[in-house]
Amino acid sequence: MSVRDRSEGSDELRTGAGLALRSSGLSVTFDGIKAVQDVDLELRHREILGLIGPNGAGKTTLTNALTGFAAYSGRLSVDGADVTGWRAHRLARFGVRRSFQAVRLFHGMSVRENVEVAALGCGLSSRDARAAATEALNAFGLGRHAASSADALPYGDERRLGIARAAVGNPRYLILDEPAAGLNEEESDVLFEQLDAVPEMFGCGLLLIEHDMRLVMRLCHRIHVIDHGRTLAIGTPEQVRSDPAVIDAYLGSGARHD
Ligand SMILES: Nc1ncnc2c1ncn2[C@@H]1O[C@H](COP(=O)(O)OP(=O)(O)OP(=O)(O)O)[C@@H](O)[C@H]1O
Repeated sequence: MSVRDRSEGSDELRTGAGLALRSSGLSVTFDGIKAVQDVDLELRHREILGLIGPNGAGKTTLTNALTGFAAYSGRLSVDGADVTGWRAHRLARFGVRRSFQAVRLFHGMSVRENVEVAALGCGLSSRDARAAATEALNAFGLGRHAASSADALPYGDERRLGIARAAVGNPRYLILDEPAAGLNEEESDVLFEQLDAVPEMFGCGLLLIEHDMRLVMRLCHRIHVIDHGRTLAIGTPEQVRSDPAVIDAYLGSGARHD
């Protein structure tokens, strides 16, 4: 599917119109320094939104706030419900899930158990957790490793397991922090296919924080750019990649285009 097809798309994106994870005027301050300032972000139902910007722009801090891992000012809503101030565990049960830059696995457990534990943590019964784990493992090509020890996984599969753990059990919104970090081009292509299928397969919106512009530009319907904690641009991949301010702040230098 071309970028144009995606960005102008269509019935699929209009399905569930109005449903979104939304921040308004969201700010995070560390010791008097504003790491995130007045960000209005909208992650729509079943869209793939890219969140990009230079190192230190505030992407992870914003993600931490959106998922209840960081204190913030401003408002946060999910599908119209005000969830401002909710902590991570409550938001996860409500369907706002995330992965981390550094994969946090339960060592000494199997690949399947790692995903099942995450599903149980989101409130699923053990029977539902098992079924949901199977679905999530298959979605990320890990079904054949289900019984293996998580400690024995190669790096690329370890990263996919981190994503499967975040995606298990009907997320409304899934936020992935640099899922392609450290992957080679071939692994990144496999991940592309798997992430592309996520909104349809899991019925959720996907927020992708990623420095791999090849992946971001191909995968995302829209892109939100931040710099120095503030929104710099929001638009389709075509609009963003030709925006002089974005080129100046990021695409011309720090982004990976390989
Ligand atoms: N716990 C913290 N205490 C103090 N300052 C912090 C803390 N976490 C982040 N910061 C600062 O907030 C700013 C935003 O950092 P953040 O990690 O969110 O950026 P980022 O866009 O995710 O960067 P990267 O692309 O390198 O992951 C940086 O100036 C960083 O030094």
